[in-house]
Amino acid sequence: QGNRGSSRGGGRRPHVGFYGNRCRNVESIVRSVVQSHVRSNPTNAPGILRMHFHDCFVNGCDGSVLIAGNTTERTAGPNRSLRGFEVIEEAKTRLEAACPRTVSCADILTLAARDSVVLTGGQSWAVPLGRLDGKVSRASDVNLPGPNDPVSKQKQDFAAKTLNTLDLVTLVGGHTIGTAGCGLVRGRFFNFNGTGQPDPTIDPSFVSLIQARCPQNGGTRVKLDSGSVDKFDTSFLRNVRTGRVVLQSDQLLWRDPETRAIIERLLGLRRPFLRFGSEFGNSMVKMSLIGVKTGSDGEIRRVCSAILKV
Ligand code: HEM
Ligand SMILES: [Ca+2]
Ligand SMILES: [Ca+2]
Repeated sequence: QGNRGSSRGGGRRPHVGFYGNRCRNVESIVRSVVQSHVRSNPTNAPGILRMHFHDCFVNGCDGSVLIAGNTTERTAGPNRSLRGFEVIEEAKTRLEAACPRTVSCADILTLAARDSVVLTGGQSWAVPLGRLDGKVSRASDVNLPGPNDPVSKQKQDFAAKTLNTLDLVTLVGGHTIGTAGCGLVRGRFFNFNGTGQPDPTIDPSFVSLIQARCPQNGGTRVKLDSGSVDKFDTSFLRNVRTGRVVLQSDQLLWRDPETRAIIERLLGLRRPFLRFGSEFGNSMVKMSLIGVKTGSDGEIRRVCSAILKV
């Protein structure tokens, strides 16, 4: 026990209750920090959920996205608009005081993502813990699905991470909270594929709404779910069905027969029905186990923004 390092999880798989007596209050500490930051700034909830996705899809759920530096993942295009780093860091500071060198930043981010969903009204789930923090973070490793990707590419990218098409549709349902930069959506609403016209699959009344929010020479960010940007519900999926979402990758999920059928099942329009609330937790647990490190390829950082010095 002199060296807790040997019991940091070498060879073990993450499981619910991993910290046990070694850090009794890990979940309540993370929850209270996330709660206070989401209350003071609600954009932290979507920010943290997206950060967890961007962590898991690049070198596994190992906190690699949290590392600061000139050439780390954080500097890559899709990560420049991430928010909530200070929330994870504050939880880490509190946990280092309560249980020194015990709780990984990868686990903190995973818990914080679950808490962000619950704080916005989503259904809770039990989070397997015991991930170690990774020791590399390179901008050049960042290769995430993009907002104009066809469904075939989205399916491929998720399959490459052991996630199936139900996981894809369910997890993209996370776009029920948060916003997107106007720069990523304007093209579709003013000049779709060089036609000089908006994408014809968009509901016309929604076209004018977004054109007003993201005019050609202005605007900042738009809601991913125009129905309830702060509420974790099925409103986003209903908006996919009616052609009222801003990202092309999201709208395309209604054109592909397989992903369309899953949306219908999640909305209770097609049997066998699926419940978005519980499916989201199931798929999040799967995503949170991608490429997890539990041996010598990992460590417990002291601060989440820096790899331990050797
Ligand atoms: C095909 C897969 C996906 C694509 C192409 C995609 C794309 C995007 C894009 C382009 C944005 C806007 C970013 C910005 O302008 O700042 C965004 C935001 C967001 N994404 Fe995704 N995403 C995908 C999957 C996911 C998954 C799996 C999750 C989590 C489960 C997720 C959660 C979020 C959240 C919460 C936001 C809002 C962030 C904020 O408000 O700060 N996305 N996504
Ligand atoms: Ca990672
Ligand atoms: Ca919503």
